[in-house]
Amino acid sequence: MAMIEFQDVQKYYGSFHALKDINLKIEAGETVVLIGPSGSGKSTLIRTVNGLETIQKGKLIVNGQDLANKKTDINRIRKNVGMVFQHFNLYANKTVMENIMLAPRIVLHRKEDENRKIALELLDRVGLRSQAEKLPAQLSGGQQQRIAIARSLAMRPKCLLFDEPTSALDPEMIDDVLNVMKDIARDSDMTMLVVTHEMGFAREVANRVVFMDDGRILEDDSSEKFFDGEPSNERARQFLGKIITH
Ligand SMILES: Nc1ncnc2c1ncn2[C@@H]1O[C@H](COP(=O)(O)OP(=O)(O)OP(=O)(O)O)[C@@H](O)[C@H]1O
Repeated sequence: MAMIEFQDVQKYYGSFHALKDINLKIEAGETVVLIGPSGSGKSTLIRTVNGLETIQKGKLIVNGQDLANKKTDINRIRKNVGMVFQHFNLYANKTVMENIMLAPRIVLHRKEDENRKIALELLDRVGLRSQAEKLPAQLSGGQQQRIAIARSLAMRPKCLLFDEPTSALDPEMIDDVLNVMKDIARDSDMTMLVVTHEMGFAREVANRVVFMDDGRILEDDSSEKFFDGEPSNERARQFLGKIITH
């Protein structure tokens, strides 16, 4: 079964039609990169997957449950579907360790010793064990984002959503974050849906590239076809040309 499946999904903000006829299937373990111009609906689409935005028509099945069904327990979905935001969203008054340990303690009732052990392993994985007792404000943006990724991983989700995780970072910090994401894409069976303008990342680790414009999906290719073959859609070709030359 697919991890995420959109079937003829429509999303409106009032009378504005933000997602149009979305059909998209993402299998468990796939890494899919979502690209497109500003305002095309990428954030809206990714935020529907964990219920941060509602849909008005169609079906959206995530980990076997339909988000369009009012009876679906959104908290059960969020246990399995983590999200990493552009602006990190760490708890400002909690240490790095507390940020990582909080949700597993409250939501999963993970025992304190095991919770600590897992948090420290994750800090090793993102290269920040020495920062365990710091507060977020004492870290750089790139470090904070790596902590936000570790915090999501601590829930052992099946799926991780990334909404422009590097676009608020200074250029010299981007690679550290992308390397952590590449490591997850390669070394785990996690499903990843990533909104990003980082085409190097897309080319290296994405299984598929999905291009959106004006609320629609115009192209959905393997990353080989997208980068080496060239997309069939004219607007996708133009967009690719622009971001690769800039
Ligand atoms: N809460 C909202 N209310 C009304 N309109 C919204 C809301 N959120 C987004 N929109 C509109 O929906 C469209 C899609 O926005 P969205 O943020 O999904 O685009 P995006 O592709 O992620 O853009 P960007 O790359 O600039 O983040 C835009 O026209 C935006 O103005």
